[in-house]
Amino acid sequence: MSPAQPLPVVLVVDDEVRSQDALRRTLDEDFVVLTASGAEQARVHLERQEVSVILCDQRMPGLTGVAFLKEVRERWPDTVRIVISGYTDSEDIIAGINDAGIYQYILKPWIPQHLLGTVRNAAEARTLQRDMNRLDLELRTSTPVLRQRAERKLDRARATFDFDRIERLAGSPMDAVCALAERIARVDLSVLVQGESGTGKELLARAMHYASPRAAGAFVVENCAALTDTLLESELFGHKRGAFTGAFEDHVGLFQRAHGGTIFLDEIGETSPAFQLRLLRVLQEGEVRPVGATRVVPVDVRVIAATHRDLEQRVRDGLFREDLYYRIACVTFTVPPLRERSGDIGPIARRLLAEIAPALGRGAVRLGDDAMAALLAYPWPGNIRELRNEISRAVALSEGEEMGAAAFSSRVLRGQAGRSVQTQAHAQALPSSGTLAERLDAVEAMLLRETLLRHHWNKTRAALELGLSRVGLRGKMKRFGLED
Ligand SMILES: Nc1ncnc2c1ncn2[C@@H]1O[C@H](COP(=O)(O)OP(=O)(O)OP(=O)(O)O)[C@@H](O)[C@H]1O
Repeated sequence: MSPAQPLPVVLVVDDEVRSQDALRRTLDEDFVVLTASGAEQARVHLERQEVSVILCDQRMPGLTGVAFLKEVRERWPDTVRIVISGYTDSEDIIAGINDAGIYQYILKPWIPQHLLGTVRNAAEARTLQRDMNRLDLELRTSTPVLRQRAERKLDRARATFDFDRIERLAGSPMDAVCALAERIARVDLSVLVQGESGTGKELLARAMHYASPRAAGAFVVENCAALTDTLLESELFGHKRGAFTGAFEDHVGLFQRAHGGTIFLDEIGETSPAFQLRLLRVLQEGEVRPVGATRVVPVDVRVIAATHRDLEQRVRDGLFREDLYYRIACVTFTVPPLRERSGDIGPIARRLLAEIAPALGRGAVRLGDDAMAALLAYPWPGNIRELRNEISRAVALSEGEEMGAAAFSSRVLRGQAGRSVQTQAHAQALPSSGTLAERLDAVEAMLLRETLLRHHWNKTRAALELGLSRVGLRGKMKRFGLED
């Protein structure tokens, strides 16, 4: 398996704690997020560590975002600069955009998926730029042998996301999926990846791209559920200046950017029938027409689509076009949920620890036996994304080289207790003494506890199954001491 890469660091500069929190929540999973409430605090962070991307609010007391980013450009030129602003600030920003060398500006209110995509692209751009600068230097000063070495390094930079990045136990259900995906990667067919949220569909798609003959081309990602039809079309197919209000410049769509490479269309099952028809035409004709353009542009792109839905069922329900389904689903993979491949939990958790601990300034951290047991006992409804969040939280809260179960959230620990309590609950015989009312109470308490455990203490779902209102269920939980 390839060595773990530390997560890139993103610095959020905003004087409003609520905005800081919202940005942190959006970015937490892919980055180490630092926050600062103003320029002074931000400088301290920038002096102490390497920051990949800085996201700065335009309106801050004392200094505008653009003015501060100008300073960042001079002192920390490697950090990619993004400014976030309200619509009314656009003119100031445009005036200062060149001075501050701003990578992109994001208008409020921002859409989480969109913002995450922009920051991911910014971080990737920085890594590539650094690789390119280094390689460029080597190429310019090199002999043929050195040049070959540099080219090999470039290949390695592109292959960061190979199949080894997908941690799994040899022989696990995910291992079988990866083996097949690696073979199919080399054949230029469209692929549909199905699976619950957070199971690693995007990671699999990336690995397929880098294992394909298209590896030298771009891998671009769009989350189809995050945008309205109009925005989605403009993002994917591009637009001409003046095509609609706010289209101040020509915009190259993601299909064009992915020319020669792969486009990953996440949450394809959420698209509208009108959009599905437009996408079908693009795929059939191999060309896009940017919104407002008269000419079409030929594109050569492999599509890998993903969904958490049963897309065939959606076709049967008339919610997804059958012709589009067959276009995008030449090959279909289903990524199993983590609870169906508990053998993978250990390798994945160790990989995540190796990535997250150094990014948070910690040395090597290993999982204690009780911590491992807790991870194995929990059913992970949010899959690997939830596991990543749990490990980040535990690293931040714990100390020392060995992480114990106590570092985990009560939800995970309850999941662990859940199994043992559940077994006890099943092993428990019906009460053999007491009045009828007391015995009925004991049975009721057992049933409640067992149902809550099965639903991971989700009261809404447990109440639904038991035919109770949520308030009614809470009342009973209180009565039987089942309060969480
Ligand atoms: N096998 C694995 N080994 C290590 N990390 C993994 C693995 N699978 C997934 N991850 C990590 O888990 C997180 C979620 O993965 P990913 O975004 O690929 O899931 P997804 O199924 O595409 O989610 P969604 O449907 O919600 O977009 C990412 O941070 C990813 O790097």
